[in-house]
Amino acid sequence: MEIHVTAGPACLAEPRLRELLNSGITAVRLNMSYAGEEMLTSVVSHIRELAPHVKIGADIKGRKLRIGAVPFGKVMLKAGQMFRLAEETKTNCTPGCAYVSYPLKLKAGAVVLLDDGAITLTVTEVKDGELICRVETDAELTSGCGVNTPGFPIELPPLSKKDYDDIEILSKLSIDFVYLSYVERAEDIIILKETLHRYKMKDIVVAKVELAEAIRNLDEICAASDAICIARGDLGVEIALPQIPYVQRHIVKTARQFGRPVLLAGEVMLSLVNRYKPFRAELTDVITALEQGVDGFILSDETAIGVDPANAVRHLHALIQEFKQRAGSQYD
Ligand SMILES: Nc1ncnc2c1ncn2[C@@H]1O[C@H](COP(=O)(O)OP(=O)(O)O)[C@@H](O)[C@H]1O
Ligand SMILES: C=C(OP(=O)(O)O)C(=O)O
Repeated sequence: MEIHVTAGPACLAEPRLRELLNSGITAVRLNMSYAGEEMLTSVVSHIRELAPHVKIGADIKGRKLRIGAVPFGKVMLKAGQMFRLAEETKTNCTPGCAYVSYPLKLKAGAVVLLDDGAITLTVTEVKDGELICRVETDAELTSGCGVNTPGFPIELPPLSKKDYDDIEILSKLSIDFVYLSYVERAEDIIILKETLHRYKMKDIVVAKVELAEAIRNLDEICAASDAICIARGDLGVEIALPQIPYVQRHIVKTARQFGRPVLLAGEVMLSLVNRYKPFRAELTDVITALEQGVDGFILSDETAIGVDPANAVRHLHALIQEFKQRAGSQYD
């Protein structure tokens, strides 16, 4: 059974890193949106030295959109106020405006979700290439948060300039596999594999399924990739929340039909970001996923920014053990 953990400030320093690496994990996910070359080089060599059995995967952003820096790192938004989204190169950033490094081709009435859907903006007008938006609820906007435009496909190539730069950096390190965010179709995986080949890297790709388009193209994505990640965090912004349990079941079933390992990610034990014992509903969610046939889990914020990363893994590990022990018994 796979347990992947996302590296972040909560687990990179000793003794936390050593403890995490020995807590039963099988792989570490390095999120390229947060890692610079120097930091990556030192983290990879540290992991290799402490735990040669642990695999290392790099998560590249693909079509994921983020807003740029906002003044002082955060801006308080008030329901009803107007806020502008501008294409990066066009305007100077002010408290009432944020950059998106992509021309958002949206019309009045479209909804833009920021920060995994925590912030809802409604486009009221498109003026001089800027989206004039109404803020729907009070919220704090932080620099670099994710941008989703459900229902409006983002016409971007599968790999961004940053991804090509990141792959060049990764080619100098020993990385075991790559997770690709915002996959839409099989061709995205093929393009990434060709690029990894060019850099003489291992061409093992985990496709992150987080777009409605990816669910429509699931068969071809499963055929083209080496493993599937159900990225429920972003998926829950891209499709209606009540669909998530059903879509999860469909992805697990399809991945298994194609003989691909399937990993469940997104709020697996999110309560452990600031608690030491998981919510009871999280226990049931993990067991349900195991019963559906998942091959493993990816912890995100729990290990990247949580209070006790190794504790989160131990809780997950204990559930997996419980599941395995009960297989075939009266209470399985
Ligand atoms: N400071 C950090 N350093 C490294 N990884 C982080 C950091 N903060 C969050 N992460 C991890 O990176 C992933 C993406 O985080 P984030 O960008 O905040 O969410 P999203 O991409 O869904 O908008 C999460 O899995 C999170 O655990
Ligand atoms: C794993 C996910 O993606 P990320 O953590 O990269 O936002 C997710 O959306 O569940």
